[in-house]
Amino acid sequence: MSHYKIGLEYAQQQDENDPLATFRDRFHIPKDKEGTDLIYMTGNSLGLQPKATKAYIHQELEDWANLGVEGHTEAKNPWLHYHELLTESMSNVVGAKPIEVIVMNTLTVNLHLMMVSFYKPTPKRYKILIEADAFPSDKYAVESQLRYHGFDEKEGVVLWKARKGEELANYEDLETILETQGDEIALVMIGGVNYYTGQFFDLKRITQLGHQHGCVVGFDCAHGAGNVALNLHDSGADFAVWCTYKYLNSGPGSLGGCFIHERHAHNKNLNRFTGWWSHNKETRFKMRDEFDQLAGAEGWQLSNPPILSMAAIRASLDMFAEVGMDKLTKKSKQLTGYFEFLIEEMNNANIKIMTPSNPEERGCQLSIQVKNADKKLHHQLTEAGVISDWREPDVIRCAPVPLYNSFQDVYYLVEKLKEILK
Ligand SMILES: Cc1ncc(COP(=O)(O)O)c(C=O)c1O
Ligand SMILES: Nc1ccccc1C(=O)C[C@H](N)C(=O)O
Repeated sequence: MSHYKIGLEYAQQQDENDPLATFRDRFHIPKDKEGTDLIYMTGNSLGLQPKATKAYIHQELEDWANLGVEGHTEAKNPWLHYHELLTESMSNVVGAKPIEVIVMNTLTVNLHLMMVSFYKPTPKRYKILIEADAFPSDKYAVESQLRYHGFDEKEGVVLWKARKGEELANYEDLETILETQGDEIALVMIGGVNYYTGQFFDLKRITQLGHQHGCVVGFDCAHGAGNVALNLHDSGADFAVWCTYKYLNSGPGSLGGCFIHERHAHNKNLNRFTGWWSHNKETRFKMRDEFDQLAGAEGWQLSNPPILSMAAIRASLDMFAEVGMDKLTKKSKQLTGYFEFLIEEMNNANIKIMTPSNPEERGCQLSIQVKNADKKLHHQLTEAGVISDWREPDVIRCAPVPLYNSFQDVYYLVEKLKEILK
């Protein structure tokens, strides 16, 4: 029996009792023409702006204005070491050790850099396994790596597909693929939380399976970072990459994150593309030294990083440090569980939730399939003040984000959906 209840009063009560409710006020919530808050359900695409972000960026603009180049060492937060201010809180968000984590570049760039180090194809073992509904950028990236190494991308990509008539990938099928083709697969690269179905994969299980068959295992955690407890270190994954503009609320196109497991982070013999920011920090500015590889994930950096973008990430991570992933995921399970309950209460035969019903196998997103619907439904929802996301042919993705979405947001979202489908 579910402990959730229907009706507005219940949603109001849940918001009153929510220990994280006050965080909503610390975000800019987009509004309609009348100034009413929109129901924002697309934190899985672009997270909202923390009100504090402006001050964090302003600090760096001021220091740049007043100090010019001296800001590298004299700014309130000296730019030469700025990225270090992000490492510990980012490590906590993704469940890793600080030595394993670096904020740098953008997501697809980091994925390529990780494949430079970890995709080492041989004539016999060169294939890359991805999930069938991988985000297009990930698919294009692995295909181009295959081509770069002189392999045929059609033959080289192995897809982990859902069974006929099902939407979710099944671990038994992964086992079968690895048992039959494991010795040809160099790399298993899976989206930690699938962007389309919202399925949160068991990273540890996949890593163990891949390793048993001699494959390297990496994850794209774009939809996981700041959304679910990734426990990257314990998963044993070789590497992971993610972005910070979704659940980590750091602004469009902001920098990405990268995890390299401790057992590799000091390995100076791995292939890498390097730049002056991969070089020993102590001697970097002597300029004439022979290259001296910096240890840890920091050693994968190439360039001096964009401070303004890092300032936005710091504003967000300071909030994550204040809340902690435990409290956040606890509320998230409540909120998304409530969302699922209300959808099921609609009792509409045309509606099916694709996302796993087990709270351990999903984050906050629910992907809702609406049979016989088309993009008009999405337009109607938008007209009704709901910002959601439409994926062809018939899926609405909604992600109630525990930091700023309320139980009432979810209540009104479902009320509007009912109204439209009537
Ligand atoms: C799973 C996944 N991979 C890749 C991307 C693309 O990332 P970027 O444009 O930051 O490289 C996204 C989001 O846009 C994503 O969700
Ligand atoms: N970065 C973007 C820029 C423009 C439009 C969308 C995005 C997204 O991030 C989409 C996201 N990956 C998603 O799963 O919807």
